[in-house]
Amino acid sequence: MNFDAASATHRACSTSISLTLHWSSLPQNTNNLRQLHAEYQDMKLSLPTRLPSSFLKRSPVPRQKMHSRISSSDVLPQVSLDISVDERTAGDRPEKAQSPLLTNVASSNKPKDGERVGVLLLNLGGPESLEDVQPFLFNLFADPDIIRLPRLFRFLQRPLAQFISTLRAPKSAEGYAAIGGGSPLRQMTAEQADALSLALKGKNLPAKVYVGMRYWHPFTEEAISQIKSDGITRLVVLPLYPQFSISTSGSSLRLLENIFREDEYLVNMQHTVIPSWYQREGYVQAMANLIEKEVYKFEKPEEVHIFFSAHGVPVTYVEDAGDPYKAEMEECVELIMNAVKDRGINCQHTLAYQSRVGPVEWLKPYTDVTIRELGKCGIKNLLAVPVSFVSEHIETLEEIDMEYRQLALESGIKNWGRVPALGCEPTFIADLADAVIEALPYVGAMAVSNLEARQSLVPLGSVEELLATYDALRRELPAPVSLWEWGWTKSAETWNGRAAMLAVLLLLVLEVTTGQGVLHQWGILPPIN
Ligand SMILES: C=CC1=C(C)c2cc3[nH]c(cc4nc(cc5[nH]c(cc1n2)c(C)c5CCC(=O)O)C(CCC(=O)O)=C4C)c(C)c3C=C
Ligand SMILES: [Fe+2]
Repeated sequence: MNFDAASATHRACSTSISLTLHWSSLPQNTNNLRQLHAEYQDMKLSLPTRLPSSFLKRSPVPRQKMHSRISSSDVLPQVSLDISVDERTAGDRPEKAQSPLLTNVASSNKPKDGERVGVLLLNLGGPESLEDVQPFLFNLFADPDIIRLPRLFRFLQRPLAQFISTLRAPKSAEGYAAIGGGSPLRQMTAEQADALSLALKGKNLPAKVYVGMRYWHPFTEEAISQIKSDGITRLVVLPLYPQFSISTSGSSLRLLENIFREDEYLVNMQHTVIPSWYQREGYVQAMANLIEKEVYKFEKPEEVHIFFSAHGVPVTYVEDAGDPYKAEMEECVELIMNAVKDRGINCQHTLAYQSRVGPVEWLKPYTDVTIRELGKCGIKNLLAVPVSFVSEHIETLEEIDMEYRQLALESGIKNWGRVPALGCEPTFIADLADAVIEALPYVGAMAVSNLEARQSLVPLGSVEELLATYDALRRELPAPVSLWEWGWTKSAETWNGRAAMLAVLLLLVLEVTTGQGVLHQWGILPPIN
């Protein structure tokens, strides 16, 4: 590494020192970066930790390995490293309760001439009409972060997705029909993007905000081609999931990683990722605002049981693949409840997981089981809080508002309420804008992390380093989908599902090896010559 000390410029201001380093060549190996990091330590300048605490505590990747993966950025072209270094000491915590209105772009972070800042919001996407349901489900099940097949069977990913989506479509379509014939996600996310753009402008940061959906329009690829044609030079990637999961933010980031890797413009575009933000004060306060409002709609607010319902994931994601989702969810609920209690509301609360699909075990306790138990325990007032998503969608409008409400009333609960999704709640949008502004100094910063250092308000990382933390080993995850739904008990259903899955895999193998069968007849698989 030829680090030119003379080119280092120090800009001191009241709160931070910004250090600009220029490399005349790429770091050739990880030791160089470690050496650079050690130099920072010697200078008693602490780099902010760029990963959430849950990654550091629970990552299945040994720290040493994580370091070297993070540091091996030789895929990057020649870079200029721009790192803002906070002058607070390593033990300091960043101030927590900052008024959203106080955050403004520091002059050193303002876009310079010719620079264009973009924000890419990542989301799941949803079918806009009933005809969209099957192709939407196909995209979802074709995602290896939703069904990760053993290496030997990877070629079956798309035929299997076709098969499962075709079988599941009628049931899903019923749900979408019940909420007006399509998902409101596109509309709501577009509104959030507009509101964020306005909030950023109000904080002196002109930035264009893009929406990239994982499984439906506007697809991530569409957003990326717009970003390119707009000539964006600095990009902040912000998944609209408060907590990180392999199946949501992880999947979107993997897609981005692939797109970035293959595109010269994007490889050169500086970017940073905000992987999760459930711990941000603004988000937590915004959730507490909504809960407070709904609690006081009950006749006896003190008797309300606050029931957090999060979207589930299969347990193997957490236990085998190191998904931080469960840990982040539990921490998130604790933070929200602390904020609720600070307002003098001393209600009991429970966290449960909904929307399980298929033959494998999902995170427990399950929402339906828990509602029945709460009913049995004599709870009469229940307030449901959807906590894993910031827009209304099929799981809130159909599953919670219709199915779980009905179940609650049948279980003896007399009064039911539901907290709306955050949508464009002003505290929330202002906080997202702050998250973007706080992320700006790290855009383009090379992946040098002081993993032991204090938490930053916005845990940041590049796409590669984030992905490397959870699945260095790329463990195979069992398919979390059920193909059939016969069976009289949950356990029978589980075993039926597993047997069915095995049978389908065998049929597919036979079909692919012999060249004969339904998929060939439908033209899903090409004929064998
Ligand atoms: C944090 C949120 C979500 C996690 C985690 C998640 C994991 C996950 N989902 C499926 C399967 C399906 N999800 C579906 C819809 C859907 N999922 C989320 C969020 C999370 N999913 C949302 C917001 C939506 C609704 C989008 C909309 O259209 O409004 C569906 C389709 C609907 C249905 O048929 O039930 C499926 C299927 C898996 C397998 C999974 C983890 C592995
Ligand atoms: Fe889902």
